[in-house]
Amino acid sequence: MKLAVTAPERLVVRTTEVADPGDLVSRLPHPTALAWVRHGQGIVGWGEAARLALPGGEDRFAVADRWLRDLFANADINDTVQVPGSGPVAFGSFGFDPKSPDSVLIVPRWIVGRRDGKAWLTTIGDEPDPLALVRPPAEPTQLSWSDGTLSALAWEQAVAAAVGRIRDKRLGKVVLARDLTAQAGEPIDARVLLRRLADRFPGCYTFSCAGLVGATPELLIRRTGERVDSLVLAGTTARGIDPADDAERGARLFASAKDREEHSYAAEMVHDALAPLCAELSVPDQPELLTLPNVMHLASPVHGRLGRERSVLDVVAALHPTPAVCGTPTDIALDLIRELEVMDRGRYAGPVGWVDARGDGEWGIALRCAELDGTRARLFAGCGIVADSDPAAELAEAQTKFRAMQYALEG
Ligand SMILES: C=C(O[C@@H]1C=C(C(=O)O)C=C[C@H]1O)C(=O)O
Repeated sequence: MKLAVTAPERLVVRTTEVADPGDLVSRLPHPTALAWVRHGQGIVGWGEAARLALPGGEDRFAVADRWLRDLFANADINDTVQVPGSGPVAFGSFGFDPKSPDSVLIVPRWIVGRRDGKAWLTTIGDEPDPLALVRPPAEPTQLSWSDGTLSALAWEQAVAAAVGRIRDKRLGKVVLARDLTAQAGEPIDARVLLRRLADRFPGCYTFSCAGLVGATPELLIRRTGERVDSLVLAGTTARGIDPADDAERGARLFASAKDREEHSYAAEMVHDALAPLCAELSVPDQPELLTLPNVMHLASPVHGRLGRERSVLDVVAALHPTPAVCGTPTDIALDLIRELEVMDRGRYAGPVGWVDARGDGEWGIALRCAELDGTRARLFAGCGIVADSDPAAELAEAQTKFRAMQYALEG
């Protein structure tokens, strides 16, 4: 595997407690923002002390984990805060498909964090913070939208083809996604999107890493010492127009055999992937409802205790890709995704998050997100397909999921 690495020096890392920094997103000085924020807590970073670009591969998580362990083991670290996320941290996002060449880890030079009433600043190296580079965020202007790889009609046909394969018993579930393109007049500033997403979806993980920006409700894995937590999502309905409609939709989702089937594939696989790694593990017998501003999901909160020391990236490797974003069986679903979506998902639906020198970290599944490239944004949304799926309903569900990022871009 050919790696592209920038880590010019031995990292000299200093973390000190600071007065409450206020809103974390507002601390980001320029558009190349790194962020992981939920309910005002989390970490934001800027500058680059080290970067690892991976060309893909089944072993991309293990390679990243090893590189980072070496980098942090050789670092000179003085961390007086000692909480998950203090000290040196790598933000990362991985390609969904092992064939995708897009995975990246970035260790920022400056990090501001907040957790449980404590706030801290981490600096790497003694370069002065380039205050001269502070750029006020500018909203996207002159937005125009176009279909991505497949038109709405072609995507519905792909869903119908998937339903056919499922009814032929070739697989149980597949998640199919599509993309949409937004073109702006000026380069898109990630911070504006982060601001809008964090305000509108405070319960989601608002993230930004090397141009991938979004607010995901799905926690792939959080590792805090020996404790691990995950939130499995699958099964979706749009929010209602009033509380009565909302309650009715929620009840219908909860009772829907199709959505319960979609959900159980994902919850069972997460259980099976974590069980060998955990001394204790709890997965609820039935899901609960998670209500977001635009959609409701069936959700299974999973908790466990690791049987032996493992970094969060090690656990990510065991979990990705779950049937929440791929399908069952995994390899057949992955092949069908390649065949029917006819696009590279890039880092959409891959793990996104952060890991620190203790191996603690939080990784979500990169959903409700866009890949920014200068003046363009590529948005993604997908839906779990099972034997009873209806292509038109799935298209409507994907449109609803796109709305989070459309709002982030349009305001
Ligand atoms: C694939 C996406 O979401 C996933 C698919 C869901 C579903 O099919 O019901 C629900 C939550 C996510 O696990 C997406 O948002 O793009």
